[in-house]
Amino acid sequence: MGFTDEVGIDLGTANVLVYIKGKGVVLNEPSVVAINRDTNEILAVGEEARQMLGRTPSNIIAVRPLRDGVISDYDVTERMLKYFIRKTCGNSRFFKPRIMVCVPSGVTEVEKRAVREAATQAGGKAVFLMEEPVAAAIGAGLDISKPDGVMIIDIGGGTTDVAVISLGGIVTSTSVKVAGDKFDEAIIKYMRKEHKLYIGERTAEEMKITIGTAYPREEMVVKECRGRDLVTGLPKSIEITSKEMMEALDEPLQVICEVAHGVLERTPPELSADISNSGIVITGGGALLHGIDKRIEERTGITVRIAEDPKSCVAIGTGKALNSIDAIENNQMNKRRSYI
Ligand SMILES: Nc1ncnc2c1ncn2[C@@H]1O[C@H](COP(=O)(O)OP(=O)(O)OP(=O)(O)O)[C@@H](O)[C@H]1O
Repeated sequence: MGFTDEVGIDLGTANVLVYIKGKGVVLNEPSVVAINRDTNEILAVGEEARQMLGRTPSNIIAVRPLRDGVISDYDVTERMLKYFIRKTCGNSRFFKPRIMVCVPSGVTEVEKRAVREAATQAGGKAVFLMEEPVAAAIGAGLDISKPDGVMIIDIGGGTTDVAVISLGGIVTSTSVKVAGDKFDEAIIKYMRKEHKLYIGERTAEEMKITIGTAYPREEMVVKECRGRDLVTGLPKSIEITSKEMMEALDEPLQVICEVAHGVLERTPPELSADISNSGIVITGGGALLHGIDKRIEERTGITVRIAEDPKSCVAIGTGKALNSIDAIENNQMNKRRSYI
């Protein structure tokens, strides 16, 4: 792959996306790394490593170094980031791109420094970090530069970020560690409790994507779910309905709706009025859960729109933000608000 000068990276807890100016999203891989425990050597990164999750022999571990919206394994995150940057931007000593990285909202100062260092070591000439909701809003095509309030809900793997943005900066926001991963956990818990069936994370995610729902479906769908019978200890498969999935997902969905409601309650009235006119936009992989727009609409009374290509919004917004970085850097107010 050729070299480039502007790169946007969505360093997500579930997926890493790399956006290159003029080319679009060039990489979209799970944030998973497989490591040899004995030698500490990296065996696989991304999709190849994800296939190994829950299926590794004792000397190999497949880890998700960013979990629950924070960097749980600092060293592995650094190595993973470097791997993805080199894979997409080439490995030149002479050419150094400007890199904007969007980090999960829960990361600490120390972790931010680690991300900056990793991106610099991987070849970044200048490395900037960016807040997730701002990137999501830009990527969803919203004009955040005007004095009008826009509301964005980004439902990722580890965190849901709810924010009201105006004049390029966040006015009110909340980040909660309830998103796609918690949906999967809720399905695992439900299957264990209601059907005495023990299922893995990947099966739970598949159930969520295929028959999961946040709002009653017009037509009920059914899917076979395979796991281990907790009573006999043997493999078992049972048919599960979308109605059951809605019951299983109820608790985390309620949390997300309450957080959205809470942000609206804290929003200045002028901006509230803008939002009730323009609606709420949802991004992130979680926005693809069937009926989640209707569920949020029901709780807030505000129209909800799913962004086009919701999984890519943060990466696209991160890359696009680089275009306007010089202008933004001159504007102290925005610099303070949007960049970390
Ligand atoms: N069609 C779908 N229906 C429901 N959930 C989905 C669908 N497709 C993807 N997801 C879920 O979206 C989540 C990943 O979303 P995304 O890639 O936006 O997260 P991320 O940016 O890596 O996470 P974070 O924002 O927390 O750092 C996963 O939990 C995945 O299971």
